[in-house]
Amino acid sequence: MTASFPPRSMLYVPGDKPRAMDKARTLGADAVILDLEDAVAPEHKAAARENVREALRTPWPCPVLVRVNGTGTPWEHEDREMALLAGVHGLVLPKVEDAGTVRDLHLRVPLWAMIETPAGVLNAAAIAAAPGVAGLLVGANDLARALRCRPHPERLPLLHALESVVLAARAHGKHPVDAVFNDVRDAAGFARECVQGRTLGFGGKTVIHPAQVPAANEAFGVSDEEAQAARDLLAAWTAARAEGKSVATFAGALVEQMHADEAQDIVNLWEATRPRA
Ligand SMILES: CC(C)(COP(=O)(O)OP(=O)(O)OC[C@H]1O[C@@H](n2cnc3c(N)ncnc32)[C@H](O)[C@@H]1OP(=O)(O)O)[C@@H](O)C(=O)NCCC(=O)NCCSC(=O)C[C@H](O)C(=O)O
Ligand SMILES: [Mg+2]
Repeated sequence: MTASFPPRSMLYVPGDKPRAMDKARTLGADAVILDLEDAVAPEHKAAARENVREALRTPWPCPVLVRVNGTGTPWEHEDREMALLAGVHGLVLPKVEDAGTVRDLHLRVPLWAMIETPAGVLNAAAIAAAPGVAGLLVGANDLARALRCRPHPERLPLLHALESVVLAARAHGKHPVDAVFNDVRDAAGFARECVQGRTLGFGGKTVIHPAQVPAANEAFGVSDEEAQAARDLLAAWTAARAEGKSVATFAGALVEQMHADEAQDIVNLWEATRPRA
């Protein structure tokens, strides 16, 4: 994963769907997660691993991660060995519940820990602090099942967990990535959940369908207008500082160094994610 910007969209692709893996190369996701875990039935695990090995032989237009089967499953070692030998950009570890699981792996690729159990949520800060962890991914399907909570349009039952993941990741300079949205035909619902996730502080969202990629990139990206407003704020701040002022106003609002830093982050993200000519 390039460190230049957080992944706005991370597309899960089941390892037992070679056609979907081919298509994933063309969809413009910031990252792809080739899945060997819950999207692949037990009887297809070995074939999926070979499909992923084959898919990793050719270059991808974006960082490619592999979600391996978890610790204690029959497939964990062969999955990790294949992925590491194939040269993935990172490993997605499912159902991580404590930092020891991550620390004991001593792997040389970035790890993206899935927080999708109550224990994982309670230990999210220690997991985020573990060396080698690049980000935390929320697994809302597994988490909701474990919590025995009910679906809610604003995800009220999950809000504490979502905010815990953002807090833990941000506290340790890691990327928090929001959960998937299951209804692949509900574009409006997906867009609403993206707005909620960005409002909570997530830097991006895991997605499960091609139609969700552009919407996630837009929701977690920076528009030309937002980038221009940020540049205008930076210009006003530079002028104020040149006059020796410690604070300024822009468009009627207070501007301090932190606001200028935030504006620079916005411009940097716009630069890093705008389509290349
Ligand atoms: C959800 C789906 C099963 C829907 O599949 P389908 O009905 O086939 O979709 P479409 O007919 O609309 O497909 C249109 C074309 O798009 C391709 N496609 C579909 N999904 C993907 C994908 N993820 N990546 C790439 N390409 C995709 C189809 O092949 C069609 O292509 P073509 O025939 O060439 O036109 C399906 O979307 C799917 O399987 N999604 C991924 C599911 C998945 O990965 N699940 C695991 C992650 S979710 C999870 O568990 C997270 C966490 O652990 C938790 O606990 O919450
Ligand atoms: Mg899960």
